[in-house]
Amino acid sequence: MRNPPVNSLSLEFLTELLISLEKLENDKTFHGIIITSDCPGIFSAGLDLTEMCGRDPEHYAEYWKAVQEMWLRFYLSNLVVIAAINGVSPAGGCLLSLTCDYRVLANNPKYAIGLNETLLGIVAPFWFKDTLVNTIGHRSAERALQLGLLFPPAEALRVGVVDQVVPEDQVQSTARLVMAQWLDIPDHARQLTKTLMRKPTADRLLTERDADIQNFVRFICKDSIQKSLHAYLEKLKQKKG
Ligand SMILES: CCCCCC/C=C/CC(=O)SCCNC(=O)CCNC(=O)[C@H](O)C(C)(C)COP(=O)(O)OP(=O)(O)OC[C@H]1O[C@@H](n2cnc3c(N)ncnc32)[C@H](O)[C@@H]1OP(=O)(O)O
Repeated sequence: MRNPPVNSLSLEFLTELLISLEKLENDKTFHGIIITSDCPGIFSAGLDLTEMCGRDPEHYAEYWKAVQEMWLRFYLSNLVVIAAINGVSPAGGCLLSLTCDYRVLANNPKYAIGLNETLLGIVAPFWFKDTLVNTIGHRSAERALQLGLLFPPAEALRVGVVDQVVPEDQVQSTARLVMAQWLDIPDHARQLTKTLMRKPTADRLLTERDADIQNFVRFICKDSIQKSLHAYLEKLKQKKG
């Protein structure tokens, strides 16, 4: 991923990601992809806050549809998808990595990962929650979501948000090694098993997609939510000066 400075998931970047995924899926010589970051120290800062602030309802609806599409397409991809997490990965960045089949995280205490939405005064939607529950179990997910926990590497491994923590200079090589193991499995059997495991979760969003968009638009348009997102963005900007 290369969307400096922080790989935020803007509408344009999400669209590019989806086009890239589609191209790779349509090219039958590809069987797996590794998602990693070109922005030093940052895997992805998550959803682009500027897409959710000071825009009109039509824009929010279009943006949320693209976020849903990203989740659905990566979560259900027939390819083996591995996250080589070489930086901090809050909220939407964590969600993207949770859609993958395997997560390798660099062992750097700054590289926290988690769904921290409550810290921004917003609520992770049910499909974010379901993805986390499927990964780490109900009790750990409940605690992580309510407290908006961002796990440093050792904690992320202990709770199961990531599958492996390795020295920073071994993230890519480890991801390639893991990819080789996954590609050794007969593809059709692996793909069908992935679908078996994930389809019920994806189906829930597919059946409630429009309602979920309306819910997001209603929520994000609230004055109180706009104020808290603006304040959060301002705090990020002022951090420097
Ligand atoms: C009913 C439905 C409810 C809705 C549910 C929606 C769920 C939302 C999920 C999300 O993903 S919300 C986004 C959550 N992300 C974060 O909280 C991360 C915020 N960013 C940071 O903590 C830091 O930027 C960083 C990633 C740790 C990097 O720190 P660093 O010091 O390297 O860089 P900064 O100076 O902070 O940032 C540089 C530049 O980027 C802007 N920026 C950072 N994050 C975002 C973002 N997520 N979206 C848009 N822009 C972002 C930041 O403001 C700086 O801008 P400038 O000052 O350079 O203009």
